[in-house]
Amino acid sequence: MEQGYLTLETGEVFEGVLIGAKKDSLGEVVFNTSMTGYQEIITDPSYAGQIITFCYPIIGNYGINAMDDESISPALAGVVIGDLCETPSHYQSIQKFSDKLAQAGVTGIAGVDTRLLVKTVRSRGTVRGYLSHTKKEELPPVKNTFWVEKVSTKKTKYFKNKGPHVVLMDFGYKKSILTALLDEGCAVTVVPYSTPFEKIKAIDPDGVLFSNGPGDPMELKKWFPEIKKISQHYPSLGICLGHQLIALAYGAQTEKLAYGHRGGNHPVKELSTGKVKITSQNHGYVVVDSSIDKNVFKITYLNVNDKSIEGLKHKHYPIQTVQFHPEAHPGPNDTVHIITEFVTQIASLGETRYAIK
Ligand SMILES: NC(=O)CC[C@H](N)C(=O)O
Repeated sequence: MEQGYLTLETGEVFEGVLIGAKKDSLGEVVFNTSMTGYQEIITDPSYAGQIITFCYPIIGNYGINAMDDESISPALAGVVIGDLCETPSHYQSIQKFSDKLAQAGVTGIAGVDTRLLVKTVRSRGTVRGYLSHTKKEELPPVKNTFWVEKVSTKKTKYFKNKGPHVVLMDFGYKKSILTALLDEGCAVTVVPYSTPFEKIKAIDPDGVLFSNGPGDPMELKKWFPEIKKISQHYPSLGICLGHQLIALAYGAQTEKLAYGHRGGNHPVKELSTGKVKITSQNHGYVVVDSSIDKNVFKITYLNVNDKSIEGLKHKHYPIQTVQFHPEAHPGPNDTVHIITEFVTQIASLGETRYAIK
């Protein structure tokens, strides 16, 4: 076992042993509070460029299975864990967690005091970190990477089905979003993030789903006019990055949270019923409440912990957006009805949607 270090840009150094790919790695250090679901988390494309710290102390105990990857390959910069389990026990396990990291070329560090690291990130805010076999005096600068471009599909993909036809705008979608649509009976066309309105028009879908994805939503500024046009012509659902992009396209602003919301137990209040739902979340940016034009959007969900915006509904167009992940994976299914309702809505809109065009 090789000794390894995580050096933060703020100077703190955390010690452990290197696991996975034995190469140096630079990324934004974030933490996830989920108790299970490490396989879905490391394969969620929204983590591209980030080093995830798992708050839950034991990772790897039920191994890696053949079904739960959320993308073809992990895009994250690294993982930090407390206790690594190298003897997984689960009837569906096909691989060890550390072998999955090695295979995907992802560096990890185990045996770290993750409680102290999370406390440090909570007090410092999200910081850059460097994983290496040596301590670093100074961190190299972060390369400006446009992560959405890296994780989005290059080609359009079509999934045949008998129900309404949904275009999935791929900013780095999680497989579970596609699966949720297919399970609802939808035919799905996955398109690259940069697909303009005219091309969507040629596909002629019944609805459009704007996916989750990595990075700062403002990096997609150039596409805001197209996003707005698409959402004005097709019933739309925005999830996480998709929610932020639709809000931005209509003139709202986003800002970075101190250390984000990442986990499977984030309470949000559904304002129409007063009920609290427990949600799966993974985001570092939020839509700024005061920047939302309340004549245009109704706020539908609020975060119970920090009162940040968790959902919007357009007052004139059939557009709904949520900051959390209704598709779960990992996490609770409390809000999966949002996807069902979107599909029911596009199925029932029928001819009326042509009036929107
Ligand atoms: N899961 C996501 O879509 C994340 C959205 C965005 N990259 C953020 O961190 O806020």
